[in-house]
Amino acid sequence: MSTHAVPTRPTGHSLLRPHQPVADPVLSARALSKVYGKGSGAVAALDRVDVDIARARFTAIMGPSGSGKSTLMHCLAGLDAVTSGTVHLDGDEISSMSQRRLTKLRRKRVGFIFQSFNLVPTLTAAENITLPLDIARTKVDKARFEQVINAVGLADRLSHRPAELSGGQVQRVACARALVGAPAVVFADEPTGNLDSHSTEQVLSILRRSVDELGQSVVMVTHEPDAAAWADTVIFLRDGHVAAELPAPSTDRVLDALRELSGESEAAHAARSTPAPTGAEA
Ligand SMILES: Nc1ncnc2c1ncn2[C@@H]1O[C@H](COP(=O)(O)OP(=O)(O)OP(=O)(O)O)[C@@H](O)[C@H]1O
Repeated sequence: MSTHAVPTRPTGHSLLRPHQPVADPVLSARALSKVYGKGSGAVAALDRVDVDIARARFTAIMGPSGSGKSTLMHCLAGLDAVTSGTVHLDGDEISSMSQRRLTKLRRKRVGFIFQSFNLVPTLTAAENITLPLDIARTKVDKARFEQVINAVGLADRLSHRPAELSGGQVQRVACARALVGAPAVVFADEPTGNLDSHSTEQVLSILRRSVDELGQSVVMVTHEPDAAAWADTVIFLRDGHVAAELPAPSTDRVLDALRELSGESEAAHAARSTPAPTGAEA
C-alpha cells in the first residue's frame, strides 16, 4: 500500500477535487483531443484534456470502459498521434515530433508494462530485460541493472526463458525491462490484469518502490480500486474528459469516489433525459 497518511474524511464532504496542475510535471497535456475516424463515424476519445502528471510520483488513471484511458496513455507516451493540442514529456513537446524521433524517444525515455507480457520467448530473462537498451544501442548500466534485479527479486532467474517462469515472474521481468533504462516515465496498462493476488501485490509493490526508492515516475491505467490504492493520486476520466482527481487513495476512498462519480453521471443523464416542462400542465 502507499505509505502516505490517509486523511480522515469529514462527513458529507467530497473526497474528489478538480484535477490540479503540478509544478514541474514529467508529463503535461494541454487541450489534448483525439478523434478516431471521420465524418459521421468519428469518435472523440479525448476532448480538450488538460492534464499534468507529477514527477517521481505514482499516478493511477481510472474511468469507465470507453472513457479514454488507453487513448490518453498512448498519446502521453507518443504511441498515438494527437488530433490537436500539445503533449510535453520531460520538457520536450512530443505531439509535433516526427515518427523517427518518437521511436527514439520511446526506446530511450519511456518504459512500458502491458497486461500481456510481450517478452521474447527465445531470450532469457536477462536478455529480455536489456532488449530495449540493446535495440537502442545503449550501454547497460551495471549498477542500475543490479539495483533493478534486486528490486524485482529475480537474481536467481536470469538465465530462465519465459516459458520456464511463472506468470508473476514473467511480469516482474517486464517491470525490470521497463525500469532498467531509467526512463523519464514508466507506463503500465492494467499491469496486474492476468495475475493472482500474490503476484499482483508483488508487481504493485515493485512499482511503488521504484517511485519511493528510485524516484521513478509511474503512470498506471487500472480498473481495480485495490491497485489504484498503491498510487499517490488517482485521475478519473469520463467521456473523454478529466472528471476529477483523488489524492492519497485507499481502496475505500477509491470505491467512494467511483460511487460519487457514477452518481453524478447518473444525475446528469437523468437531467438530460427528463423532458423539459412544456408549460401545458401549468
Ligand atoms: N482505434 C480506434 N478506432 C476507433 N475508435 C477507437 C479506437 N480506439 C479507441 N476508440 C474509441 O475511443 C473511445 C475511448 O477508447 P479507450 O480505449 O481509450 O477507452 P478506455 O477507457 O481505455 O476503455 P477500456 O477500459 O474499455 O479499455 C472509445 O469510444 C473507443 O471505442
